[in-house]
Amino acid sequence: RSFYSDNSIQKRDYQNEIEACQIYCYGELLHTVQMAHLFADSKTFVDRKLKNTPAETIANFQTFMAAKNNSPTQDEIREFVENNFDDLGKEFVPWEPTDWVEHPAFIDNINDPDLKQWGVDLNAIWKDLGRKMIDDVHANPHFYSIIPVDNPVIVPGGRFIEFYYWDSYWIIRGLLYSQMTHTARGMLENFMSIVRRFGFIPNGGRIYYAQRSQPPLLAAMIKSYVEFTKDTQFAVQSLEVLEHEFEYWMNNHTVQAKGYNVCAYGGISPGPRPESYREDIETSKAFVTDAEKEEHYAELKAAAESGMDFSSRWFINDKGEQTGDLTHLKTRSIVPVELNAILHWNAKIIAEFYRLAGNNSKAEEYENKAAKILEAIEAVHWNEEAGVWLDYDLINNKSRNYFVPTNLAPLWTMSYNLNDTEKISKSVLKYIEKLELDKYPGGVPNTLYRTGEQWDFPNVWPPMQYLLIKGLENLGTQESKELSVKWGHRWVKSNFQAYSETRAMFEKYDAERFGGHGGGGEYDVQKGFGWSNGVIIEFLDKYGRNITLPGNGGNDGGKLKMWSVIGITAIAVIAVVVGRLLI
Ligand SMILES: OC[C@H]1O[C@H](O[C@H]2O[C@H](CO)[C@@H](O)[C@H](O)[C@H]2O)[C@H](O)[C@@H](O)[C@@H]1O
Repeated sequence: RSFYSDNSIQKRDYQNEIEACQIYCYGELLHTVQMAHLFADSKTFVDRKLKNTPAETIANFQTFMAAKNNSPTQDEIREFVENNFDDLGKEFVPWEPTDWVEHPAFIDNINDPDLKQWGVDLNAIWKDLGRKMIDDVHANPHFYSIIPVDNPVIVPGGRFIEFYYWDSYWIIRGLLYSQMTHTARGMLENFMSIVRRFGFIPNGGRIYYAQRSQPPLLAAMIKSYVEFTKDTQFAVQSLEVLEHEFEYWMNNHTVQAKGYNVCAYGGISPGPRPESYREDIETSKAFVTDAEKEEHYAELKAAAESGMDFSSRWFINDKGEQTGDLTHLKTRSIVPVELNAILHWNAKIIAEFYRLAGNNSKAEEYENKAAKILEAIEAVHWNEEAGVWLDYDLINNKSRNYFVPTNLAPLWTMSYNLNDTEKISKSVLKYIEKLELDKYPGGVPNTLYRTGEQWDFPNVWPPMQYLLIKGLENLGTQESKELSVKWGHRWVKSNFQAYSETRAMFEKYDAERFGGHGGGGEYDVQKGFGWSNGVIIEFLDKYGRNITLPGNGGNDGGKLKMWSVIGITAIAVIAVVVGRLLI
């Protein structure tokens, strides 16, 4: 079909051009099936393959609706779905990565025997998370919601059986540490082909995700690949695509704050999220007019584009505060620290790759773009009073002084003036101390508010722990490096505790419980899990020589102390009781 062989960039109206979209992205059929609540998880329906062409399916649907007087029962809709849709997962064949090795070098960097075995187990999970598309997906894409790509991918796991954009950053780094450079390269080439086809990278590998993106980390993925492989040729080859993606963000996500051009998350399609259709209709009931409902859908999609779906981070209530619920989502009116920091990083990487290509004028052009973004980050996000970077509220024209790990994103992307390192280090460490971010046994929570949403307290997310730990390490002062190592060790130990109890890696964890997994939000906690494994593999490589688990001769600070106190108290109580009995 022409869409998939069309190389033009910056396509905007592709949902109407992708034939399968009339089934999977919008329309009466999608509405009828999703509102019938046939599946516990709304994503199940939009991932099922068609048995007939989209046009035939629509014709069947119209005949079906006419026969049922436009009000079929739930059982009749179920029967329609079974007659017209195949099972889940029809687009893939089992695939074991060809470059998988049993004993990658990072395992040799781990001293503790239990952690070493865990490293071996995690490396083996890549084989479960690999997906290769069948040839029919390329020949007949209109039968599927999956976006065809040439090379196999590593998926997050659980309900997420397709690639996800920002997850792939941590997955690809994990693959590189596992010596699976070929698989990593294949995923990068897929993304490059997707930018050529779509003009940007969708949220995930399904056409119903193709009207929003996720935090733009492709440049950082390619930089990671080039650092591992020294393949500077690939860096140079990627420039055209990286420039396109950068321009896409600049042209489609720019807003004005304090007189500066900055970027915010957005979304460009009408209607509820197809994969969470019923849930979005449900929350939209709080609004009266169709226009208000559409605004709400756009806010939900913008939050999904941020990757933090959902969180009080995106709530603005009537008082300009973050308490509320999904009806208070105002994602598009909040300028997010990490998005601008990541775009600054993109501009720096593109400039660096242009230098490698020997194109100094283009390198300077991107250095200037990076400098402009940095200026905006300092003016809009840095908050002297709070001593950290903060999101900016465009409705009330003020900083949002609420904790999110992304408040420290500029440390990760090195988006600050390096001459200010000492000052920033003092200030940021004071902020961490003031908020007592170090007190949580299971890691730093995503926010300090408990709302039941999955990107709120007490959930702890692997990519955010990574951002904090890497950011503090990059900052490079004695104190920041010490805290980075402390949090790095704790993250490894706490994930290991969860793994040893459940034999599973989770997409999110629990700040309040050492070894506890997360929950909340609109779907059950998922296991697998791509970014969790990627982060731990990198940390095992980095810290593995210095971590020994308590049972293997190491000590576990807090826990050991707690057990000593309990032990001594128990002995004292027994002594008193025995003493009394003897008297
Ligand atoms: O179906 C609900 C939402 O699920 C995805 O979001 C969550 O999982 C992604 C994959 O791990 C992750 O990238 C994202 O940060 C998570 O919140 C999906 O990305 C959303 O668009 C979707 O609405």
